[in-house]
Amino acid sequence: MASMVSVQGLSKIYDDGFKALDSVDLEIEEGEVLALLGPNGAGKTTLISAICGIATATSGTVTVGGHDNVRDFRAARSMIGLVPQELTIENFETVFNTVRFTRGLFGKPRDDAYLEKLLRQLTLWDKKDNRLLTLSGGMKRRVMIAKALSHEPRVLFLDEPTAGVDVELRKEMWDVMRDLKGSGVTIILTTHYIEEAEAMADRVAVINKGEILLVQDKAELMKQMGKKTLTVDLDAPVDSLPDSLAQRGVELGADRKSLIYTYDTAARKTGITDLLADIRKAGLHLTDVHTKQSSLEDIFVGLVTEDAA
Ligand SMILES: Nc1ncnc2c1ncn2[C@@H]1O[C@H](COP(=O)(O)OP(=O)(O)OP(=O)(O)O)[C@@H](O)[C@H]1O
Repeated sequence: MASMVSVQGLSKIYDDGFKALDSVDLEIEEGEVLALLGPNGAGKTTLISAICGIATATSGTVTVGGHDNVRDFRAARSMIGLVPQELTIENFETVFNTVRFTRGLFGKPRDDAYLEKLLRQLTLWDKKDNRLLTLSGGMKRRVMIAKALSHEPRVLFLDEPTAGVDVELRKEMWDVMRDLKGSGVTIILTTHYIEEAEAMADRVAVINKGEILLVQDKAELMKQMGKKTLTVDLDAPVDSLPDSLAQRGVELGADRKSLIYTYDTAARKTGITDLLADIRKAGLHLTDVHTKQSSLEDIFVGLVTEDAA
C-alpha cells in the first residue's frame, strides 16, 4: 500500500539543546490507524508537530501525500487535519459557523453540503446552531474533530484524543474514530493509554526518548510477543521442584505452593497436557489453575524498560 505520510531521518533539537527527536523514520499507510505510543515526554507531540509543520525539524524530511512539508508546505498542510491536545474553541460561536470559518482559513470554497455531511457523521447536526459553550465535553471534542476535517484532509492527527476523559466518553471517541476510518481517513493518534492502542490501532509505533523503538502490525505484535502464563495452585507447599517439571521450564512460585509455566500462544503444542500428567506423576495435588495472557501493556513496559537499561 502507498505511504500517505513518509518521515525520513527526522530530528528535532529544541533551542535549549534538548534532542526531542532522534532520526525518526516512519511510513504511514493510506487508510490505516497508527497509534503512536510512548511515555510522557517521549516526543509524540513533537513528532506530530514536525509532520504538520508546526515545529521546524532540525534535519530530515517529511512528505504528506507526496508533498514535501517544507518546500510544498501549503499542499502538504492541506492534506492534514490536526486535533491538538487542548480544546481550542470559540465559546460564543455556533457549531456550524466555527466549522465553516475553519474551512475558510484553509482557503477552501464554501461547501455547506460537505459540512452538513461531516456534522451528521459526528452526530453534531442537531447542535449546529448551538453556541459552543452550551455543549457537553464529548460534543466539544467532536467539534474539534469537525474543525480538523472541515477542509477535507486525507490524514487526521489526534494528539491524546481521550486524555483525562471518563470511560464513557473514551468509548464514544473510539466509535467516532472507527467511523472516520470507515470513511477512508488515515488516522494517527498519540496516546499513553495502551488500552486505546489495543482497541483502535492497525499498527503500533512505540516511541521513547525521541527514538522509534518499533513499528508493527498490532495483531502480529501481540501474537509474536504475547506469552501466556499458566499458574497451578497446589494443596501443600513443596520443598523443591521435581526434576520432570524443572525440565519443562516450570518455576516454583514464591509461596512454594504454586507452579508457574509460561508458554507461547502461537505454538502448535503448548505442552500443557503433558505438564498436567507430570504433575500427577510427581504426586502433587492441584487445587486450581489459572492462565494470564500478556497484554500490549506488558509488551510496551518491557520495551521501554529495556530501552532505559
Ligand atoms: N519548546 C521546547 N523546548 C525545549 N524542550 C521541549 C520543548 N517542547 C518539548 N520539549 C521537550 O521535548 C520532549 C518531548 O516532548 P513532547 O511534548 O513531544 O512529548 P510527548 O511524548 O508528547 O509527551 P506527553 O505524553 O507528556 O504529551 C520532552 O522532554 C519535553 O520536555
